[in-house]
Amino acid sequence: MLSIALAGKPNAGKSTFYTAATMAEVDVANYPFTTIDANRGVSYVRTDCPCLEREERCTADDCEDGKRYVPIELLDVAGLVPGAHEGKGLGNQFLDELTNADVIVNVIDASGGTNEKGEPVDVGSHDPLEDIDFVEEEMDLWLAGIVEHNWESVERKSRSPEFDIDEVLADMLSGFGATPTQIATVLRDLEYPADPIQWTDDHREALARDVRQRTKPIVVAANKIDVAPDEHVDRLLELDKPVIPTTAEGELALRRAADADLADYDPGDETVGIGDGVSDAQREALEGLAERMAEYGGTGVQEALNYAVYDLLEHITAYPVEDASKWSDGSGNVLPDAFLLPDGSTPVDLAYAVHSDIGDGYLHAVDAKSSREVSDSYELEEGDVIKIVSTN
Ligand SMILES: Nc1nc2c(ncn2[C@@H]2O[C@H](COP(=O)(O)OP(=O)(O)OP(=O)(O)O)[C@@H](O)[C@H]2O)c(=O)[nH]1
Repeated sequence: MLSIALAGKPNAGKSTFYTAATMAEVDVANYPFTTIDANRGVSYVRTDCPCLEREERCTADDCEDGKRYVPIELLDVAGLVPGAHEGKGLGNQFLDELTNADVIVNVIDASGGTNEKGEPVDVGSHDPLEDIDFVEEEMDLWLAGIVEHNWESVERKSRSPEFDIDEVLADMLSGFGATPTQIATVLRDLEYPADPIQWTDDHREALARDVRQRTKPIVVAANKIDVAPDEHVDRLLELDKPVIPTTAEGELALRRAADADLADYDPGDETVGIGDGVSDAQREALEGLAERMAEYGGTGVQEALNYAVYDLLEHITAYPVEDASKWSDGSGNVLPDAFLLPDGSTPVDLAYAVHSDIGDGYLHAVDAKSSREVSDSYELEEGDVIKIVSTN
């Protein structure tokens, strides 16, 4: 399963974001380091279900009237403070946890109501722009430290006649979630001496930065937009980086209201329907939220997760079926499964995602929408419904 980590300063709203996105209870409090252990939960990205193209909606558990929720793993990593790579705050433990993620949502307090260490200050008094780069810098410096720490061993290995720098570096960085192909691409674009003994700190830092950028793309969730001064949000949105305005607290309130049948809301909706049974105070709170949502097109929580998976990681959703005309599995369940695959994946990749036996026995595939056989090199598109014919 794809893994998204929530990173950022203490008190930016990561736990609230996590609780809302997974609807699991964790400690939420307004003091630094509420989150002590990495929390791991299941959340979802939202997409249009192919059943919208048919007369009847499907009955898959993860489909809500054509709104399809595809599972991903969400990690709530405890707050990072500047200097974490040197062990400040809760330090390296959390940087370690970030390595398990495919993509990172950097939650910042766009209201400027927490200082650089995550301590509460007057709203607007801290510049949230300062909180954006430091997560990247902390990761880069931390990884550069690991590279440096291991360099002696790289130098030692370089004395062997079979020494291959790509291989040795790929091995060293695999713990960071970097694949050999990614390392090879990074090395191709970097200028560096062939002999590891001639590498300088600058070379190692450049390697760390490029590997981090390639393996841990980041989207910023500019959180607390419900209280953030417009001027802060506008400046954040002008940056040349992906920034999504969010209100994690708003999302949590909406999900709880929907759970209690007080509101009509599905994650990622741009509007909320307010139920009859609400109190005046609840109505006022929900109406206030609805106003913010109208301004930003929703609470942004679902949008941030979607951006991470569909835009940064460039994945698509494909739906394997056994019956190409009914779009169902062998038991008649319509569109029972959805798989997230990297853009450019083929039907064979989908077969392997379903099961390695199905992949091994792959014969051909049929596009269930057109009922035509597709070639083995066909690149799957978002929402494709595919029947795989396999010997297994
Ligand atoms: N106004 C507003 N407050 C929020 C929002 N999201 C979170 N908060 C508040 O911000 C404070 C900190 O939230 P947490 O979710 O505990 O922050 P955290 O980043 O997980 O903090 P650590 O666990 O210390 O790393 C709490 O008082 C939340 O209620 C939001 O969208 N708007």
